[in-house]
Amino acid sequence: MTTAPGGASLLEIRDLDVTFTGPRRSLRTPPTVVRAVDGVSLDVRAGETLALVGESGSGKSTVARCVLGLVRPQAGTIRYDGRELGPVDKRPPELQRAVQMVFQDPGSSLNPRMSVGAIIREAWQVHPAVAPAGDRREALAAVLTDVGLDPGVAERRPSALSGGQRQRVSIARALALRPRLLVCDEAVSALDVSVQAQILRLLIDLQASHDLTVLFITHDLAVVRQIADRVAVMRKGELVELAPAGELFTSPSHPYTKGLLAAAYDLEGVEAPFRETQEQMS
Ligand SMILES: Nc1ncnc2c1ncn2[C@@H]1O[C@H](COP(=O)(O)OP(=O)(O)OP(=O)(O)O)[C@@H](O)[C@H]1O
Repeated sequence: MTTAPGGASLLEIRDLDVTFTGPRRSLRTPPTVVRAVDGVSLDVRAGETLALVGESGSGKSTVARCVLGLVRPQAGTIRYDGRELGPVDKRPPELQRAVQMVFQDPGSSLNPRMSVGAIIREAWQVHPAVAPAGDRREALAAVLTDVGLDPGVAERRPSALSGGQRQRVSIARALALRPRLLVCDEAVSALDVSVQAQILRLLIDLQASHDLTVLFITHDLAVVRQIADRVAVMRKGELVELAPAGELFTSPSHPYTKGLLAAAYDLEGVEAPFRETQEQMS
């Protein structure tokens, strides 16, 4: 965790609405409509790690996908460094590059037929100015070293690596484009707890060494505790609480946050300081 930066906003999300329309079950029934994101406004400050938490289905990934330009909101705006972020294919190259994502499952997000080196070089084919052609061998070794991998893994395929190593490759691929904002969607959720801790440590170190701002999506409060400067809590598409991490864990203000904390403590077998609240809610 970095010292909580109180700096300017790098990312400004305002009044974001996303509705998904599902298929009709029959000609007589209306299509199902899901309000995935409902009026969310949120700032991510330069240099901080903001964790976006909430139960499954609360809308966290949809917010992340809007930031990446993969989902088009029905309403609202997203600005990066003061510039409006549209759909990914309409973004100028420098904005596409500046906002990168690390997904949950590197097993499916890394092409199994490509070597690690080819996966990373592919990013530079799209954005050649980041690593001029003559320098790519050194740049590849440097980015792999940055994420704690031996440059020799460039020759190997993702399937020959462990889950933790694969996630390091995903981080290297994002880092290769020198982003300022890294969106991590459940980036450590598929990993064993000990490997999780190593990847979180890596992200914390990279944030400091590469001057990154991180939007970290997770349902896991134990992870939040390790990495977040501030925490935003979503419930049923709405933002219900936003607080510095220390404050949220010691004195959550929203009953839903209290319930989430109580449930997390229960799962870990630790006495739940907020269990009473949870019982009152049920
Ligand atoms: N492409 C889609 N089409 C239809 N509904 C969707 C789509 N993507 C998400 N949803 C619905 O929107 C709601 C929010 O989903 P979202 O994935 O953003 O939540 P989440 O908090 O990230 O949950 P999880 O951690 O399970 O991914 C859910 O009800 C989900 O089923």
